[in-house]
Amino acid sequence: GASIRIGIAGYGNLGRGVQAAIAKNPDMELVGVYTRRDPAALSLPGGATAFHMDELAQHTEDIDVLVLCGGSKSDLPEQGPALAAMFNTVDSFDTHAKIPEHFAAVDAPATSAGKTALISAGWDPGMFSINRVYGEALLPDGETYTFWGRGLSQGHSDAIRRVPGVAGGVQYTIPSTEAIAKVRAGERPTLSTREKHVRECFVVLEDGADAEAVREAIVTMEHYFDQYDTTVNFIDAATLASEHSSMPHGGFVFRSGNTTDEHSQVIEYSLTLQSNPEFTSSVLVAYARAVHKMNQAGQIGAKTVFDVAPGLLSPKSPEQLRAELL
Ligand SMILES: NC(=O)C1=CN([C@@H]2O[C@H](COP(=O)(O)OP(=O)(O)OC[C@H]3O[C@@H](n4cnc5c(N)ncnc54)[C@H](OP(=O)(O)O)[C@@H]3O)[C@@H](O)[C@H]2O)C=CC1
Ligand SMILES: N[C@@H](C[C@H]1CC(C(=O)O)=NO1)C(=O)O
Repeated sequence: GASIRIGIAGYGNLGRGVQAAIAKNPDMELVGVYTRRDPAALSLPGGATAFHMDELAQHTEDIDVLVLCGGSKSDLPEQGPALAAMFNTVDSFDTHAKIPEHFAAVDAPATSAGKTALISAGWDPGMFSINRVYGEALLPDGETYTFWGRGLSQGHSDAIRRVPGVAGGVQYTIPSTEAIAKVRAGERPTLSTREKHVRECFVVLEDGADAEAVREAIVTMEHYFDQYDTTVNFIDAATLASEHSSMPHGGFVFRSGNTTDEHSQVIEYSLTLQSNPEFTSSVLVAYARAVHKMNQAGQIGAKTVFDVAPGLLSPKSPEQLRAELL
């Protein structure tokens, strides 16, 4: 059938990743990239067209699904509700504590407009969330563990870049290898947030910025850093560009439970990512396919990955799936 027409709202790591992911999905086409900056300032590969974000209102009939690639700290809370009033959307909102709030804020405009708005797709939240639900549902008597990294968290990197006085920066998440070893050994340790990961930031200051004020703003930041032991290293822009431009990540979700007193069972889902943004964008694009189908079926309002039947992610028909993959 006709291609699914995708728009990209926000051109950063995820925006570039969605562009690459569309090229890997023959049933999709890129209509345009929409940015709050000057479109002419964007160098888009592959002949894609850049528009200013304000032009989206004139393109509601040209886009089947708009993928929101803004940052969770400041962009998506505003862009999500505004754009769900005009488009079917997919976002990667990952401020876990605020997901119920974001869901409600997006649900109202999407429902009024008859649109479908999938929030918090990606890998965590996203694929890891699905595996946490599987684990608890399949092994009710057990414990769930999530570990990330060592790798670059885009959400935490976005968050530190929003701190006044910060010109650029990245954040690496480092898991406790001791905690991982215990969980892998089938122990079920009780681990506090602080015992599972530490966070390491590399920050480039704006001229004249107060380093100690920036450090304090980062390490005390609610929902992102306040529950972790966090270090902040100040570097120059050249070092950031040369030593911190690749964005590997990964991790695993672990469910360790008992089906009887005699038998323990273990579920493990793991990711090893050379590029966090490219993988996350591949997930967003697969969910864009599902959102397009869900809207055509009249399933409107806000949704999460828990609401999406797995078959909808596939370009294959239900008949093909039954014949090939069941
Ligand atoms: N659920 C999950 O598993 C995951 C979720 N995420 C989420 O994705 C969000 C976006 O991540 P990421 O793409 O890395 O964020 P970026 O910082 O790369 O981009 C965020 C926004 O900033 C603007 N921007 C990008 N580059 C520049 C620049 N050079 N100068 C000025 N503005 C710029 C863009 O908006 P504009 O073009 O309008 O200027 C862009 O949409 C994260 O905040 C995180 O919350 C990320 C990974 C996994
Ligand atoms: N949403 C995360 C994806 C994973 C990575 C992560 C972390 O390192 O804290 N938490 O969830 C991201 O922005 O990279």
